[in-house]
Amino acid sequence: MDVHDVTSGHFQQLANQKELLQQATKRRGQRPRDRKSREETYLRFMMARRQVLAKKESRHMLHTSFIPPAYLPSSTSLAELRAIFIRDLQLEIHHRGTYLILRAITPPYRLTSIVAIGEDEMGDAIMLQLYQQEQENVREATEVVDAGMILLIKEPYFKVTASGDYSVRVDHLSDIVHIESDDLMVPAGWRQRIIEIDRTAESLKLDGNAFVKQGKYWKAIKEYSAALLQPATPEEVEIIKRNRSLALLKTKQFDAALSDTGYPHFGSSPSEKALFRAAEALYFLGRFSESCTVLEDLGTNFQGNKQALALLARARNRVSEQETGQYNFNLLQAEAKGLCPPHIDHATYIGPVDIRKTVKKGRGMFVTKAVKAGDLILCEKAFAHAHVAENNKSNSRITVLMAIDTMKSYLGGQADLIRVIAQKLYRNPSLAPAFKKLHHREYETVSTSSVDSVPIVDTFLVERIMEINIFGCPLSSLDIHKDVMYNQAKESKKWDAHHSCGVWTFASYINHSCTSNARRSFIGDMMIVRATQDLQPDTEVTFWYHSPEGTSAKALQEKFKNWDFVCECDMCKVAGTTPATVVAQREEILKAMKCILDAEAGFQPAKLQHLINALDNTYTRAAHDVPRLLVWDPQLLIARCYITQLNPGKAIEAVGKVLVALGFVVVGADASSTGFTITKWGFAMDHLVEALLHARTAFNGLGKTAKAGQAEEYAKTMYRIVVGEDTSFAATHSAYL
Ligand SMILES: C[S@@+](CC[C@H](N)C(=O)[O-])C[C@H]1O[C@@H](n2cnc3c(N)ncnc32)[C@H](O)[C@@H]1O
Repeated sequence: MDVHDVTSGHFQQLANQKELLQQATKRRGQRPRDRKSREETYLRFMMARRQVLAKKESRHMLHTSFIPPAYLPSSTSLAELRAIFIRDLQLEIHHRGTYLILRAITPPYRLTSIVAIGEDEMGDAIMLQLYQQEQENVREATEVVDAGMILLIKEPYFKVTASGDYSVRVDHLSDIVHIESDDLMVPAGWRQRIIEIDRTAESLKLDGNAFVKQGKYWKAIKEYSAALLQPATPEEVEIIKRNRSLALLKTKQFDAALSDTGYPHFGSSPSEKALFRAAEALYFLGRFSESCTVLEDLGTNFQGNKQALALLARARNRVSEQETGQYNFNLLQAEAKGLCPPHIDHATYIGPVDIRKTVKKGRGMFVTKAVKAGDLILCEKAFAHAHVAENNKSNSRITVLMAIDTMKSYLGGQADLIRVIAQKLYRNPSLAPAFKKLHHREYETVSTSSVDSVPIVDTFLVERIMEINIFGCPLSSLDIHKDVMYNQAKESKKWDAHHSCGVWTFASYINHSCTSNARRSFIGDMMIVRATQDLQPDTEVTFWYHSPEGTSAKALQEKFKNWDFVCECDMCKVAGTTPATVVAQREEILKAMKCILDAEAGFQPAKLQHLINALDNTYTRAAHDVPRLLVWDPQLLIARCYITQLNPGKAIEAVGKVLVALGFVVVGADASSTGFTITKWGFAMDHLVEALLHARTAFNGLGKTAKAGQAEEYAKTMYRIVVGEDTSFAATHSAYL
């Protein structure tokens, strides 16, 4: 969403790739005559593999890869597909209605995809590129494809690669089927002839157990699944499934793990392990209250299970967070700091909002009851989050993915996220509806969600949804705030939006407005959305996709092109109609201000104020309708200056002007006995915390302690809005307090 648009940096590469694709498209339908022999294909691959493995030591590997034009995943049952062979494959064609069985003749290597060579029954060989597979630390490439393994590719896509070779490219996880060597689909010549007499359900289960002990969960699942195909008693089946559920949990296949426990029907004498694993699966699927119910049952039947009690306590905390929006924010901050990736274990709270249709912006989020500035609207756990450490980018291979269709490129975390989401949906189809409902323009995917009991995941749908709904995010808005406040920077340099990013499926319904009434902040992978103004029931909630601060109106509208809209808020409308002469006049005034500020002897506040007043006079609409973003910053310098000069009267006047410039309406920002009140909130900014703390100091200087207390309360509210919480307020601002 607000990730950097990196298209321009890779434009040339994208253009080259597009050109290559156009050349390849001219060969569409051809059966290449220069396809290499099995031996040559093998030798060339092994040489390339050696080179890739040798480079592995280099920490900063940049992998560039291209997302081809979108094509649909196979949604046809295997029974309805017919076999095809490598020699029948036509270039740039998706061979609908067919399947290709390949036996790997090489070990794999990894680039952005997992690559290996496969042969078919006719003895021909071809390169196989498998995309969106887990990273090596999660699942070794050799568990996906390795010499001797047999893979069935549904409706194969045969293409010319960037280097001019030929390959079968698989983008959809559901288009690959692993086939056991004794399966009847396997060519007779490859089929395992010797019937292993000891491959009983029991022996396979024991093999599975041994793999679990070694932490080889994918292998264990394979053994347990094979065991379940052998004759076994209902009791044996139950035990094998229960064991498999553990391996499924470890590989984050929570839907399947839950199903293996028998949930919700555990039988007349439920097993302690089955109950516990069901509760764990429910917990990780975010079904916390169901998890509690199962754990309470477990506690009744099996007392003293410490693990179960600990999980119950966690699940109850999650339910409380979900229901009340009360979080231990100190804990959240500490957890996010201590974890890499910062995926913290907390639940989503959805405040008083619902999703409705808007007139011009598709769906939007609306408050259902009155909300005050600073109130929590959402505290949402990321659906998916990809983290690249801010201070150490080498924790991830840097991947650049370029989509030829949309001419968009994804860098680092953004590129990782496509894989992370595709995997999550494939492993846990029950979580797919919330993601698939998100806005994705006109892209039409297949109507079925599973075939042959396998979930269908359309990688291109994932990419289209991500393109619109991804948010770049810092590890902690608190760090950004501290940086802005104590380095007195206008913007934090720590914000490098394409490092970390995520998708938050609920927050994704929030539309943009430059004059927004909510603001998001982050603690690890939790997004916190708070109201920045008092909102009446039925008000649409909006936040910035890009802050209008420090960006020209034209540049801002340019950024919104990524989302296909033109912002029509009052600020944009006014910016669009401001005469060029006025824009030039403002630039002249800003230049004059810079001269004053650059003067070595320090600046004269009165002179600067004179220029600020001139700048103010170039605006025609009232600031509370259309905030004056050029004015607040120099005005804050003046406030700081008067605070240092111990001139509280002038300081509070300057703070009042900062607030007014940002669209606030305030009463009592002076030495009078009228209470200090914000009657309308304006732009929410980190620096307003400082401004309001200066107000507090100034009021104290004037002996107005009640007004000082109110200013501090407002500073705390603004802090809560920009940081997400206010439990760290005193520690952060001890210098001011
Ligand atoms: C993250 S989605 C927001 C939810 C979306 N409106 C929906 O129906 O799912 C972003 C998309 O919402 C629409 N949108 C957001 N802000 C808008 C605005 N200020 N004006 C017009 N359309 C907007 C654009 O279509 C944009 O691509």
